[in-house]
Amino acid sequence: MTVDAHPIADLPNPADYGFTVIERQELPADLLTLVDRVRELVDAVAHTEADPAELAAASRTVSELTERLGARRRPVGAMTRQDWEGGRVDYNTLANAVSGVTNPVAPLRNLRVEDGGLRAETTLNGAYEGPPGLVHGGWVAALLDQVLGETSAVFGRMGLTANLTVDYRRPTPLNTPLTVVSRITGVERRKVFVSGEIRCAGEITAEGSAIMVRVAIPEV
Ligand SMILES: CCCCCCCC/C=C\CCCCCCCC(=O)SCCNC(=O)CCNC(=O)[C@H](O)C(C)(C)COP(=O)(O)OP(=O)(O)OC[C@H]1O[C@@H](n2cnc3c(N)ncnc32)[C@H](O)[C@@H]1OP(=O)(O)O
Repeated sequence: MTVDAHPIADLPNPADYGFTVIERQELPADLLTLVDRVRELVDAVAHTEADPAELAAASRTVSELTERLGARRRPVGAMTRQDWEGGRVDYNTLANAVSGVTNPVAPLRNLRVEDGGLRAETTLNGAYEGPPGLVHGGWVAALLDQVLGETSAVFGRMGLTANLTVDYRRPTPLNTPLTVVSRITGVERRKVFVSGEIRCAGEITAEGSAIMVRVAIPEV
């Protein structure tokens, strides 16, 4: 179900509202590689059994890196435009915790339009652990929240999550390919109703539905 496609011309440019907007192609490939390496680092740290001397050396190296990289920071709220199949466009924060391209924590990388909704594949490493070997329920909800929110933004209008309901049907395993899909199911005034699910090996592990409330963006 599509609410109203919005071509580029209709969509406010966050730059007009004082936000930094970075074109995707302006992001150095080395930054995207670093993001992947740091995601692996977080998992490695969470599970390391290295001896104390090695841990102390790693701490010094990481502190030094943090200082070097932090010396030049983008402002909080920096965004990038996302171009979707069919000419749809939206904006996402670069550091979005679930799908930001420069956030090492963000596990959703490859959202795309498919079957009238959005779809993505992801594998969550040990940094997302809740029960032994399983994805933390909060991260399951976060994946759904983001995909449902993006679906509302891409097929309708950008909105904020007013309500999110998650049914955990089966344990969602770590280190195993997952698929996340979502679609719009209805629109009522400012409310966009969206639903979706996470699948593992074809089986639904979690279902989510949300009400995204469209927010008015003032004219500048
Ligand atoms: C300058 C250009 C900028 C462009 C920038 C683009 C960036 C794009 C980025 C990314 C793409 C999207 C990705 C997002 C994915 C992640 C989503 C999140 O994490 S969002 C963060 C968490 N959510 C909040 O922080 C909301 C906090 N809540 C609020 O701010 C308000 O409560 C809000 C806006 C949701 C509603 O407040 P009201 O005052 O505007 O409107 P009222 O009148 O209360 O509600 C409107 C309708 O919604 C229903 N409603 C409201 N809350 C409800 C609820 N909890 N359950 C059910 N219905 C609810 C009401 O009953 C009403 O319905 P009736 O039209 O009368 O039928």
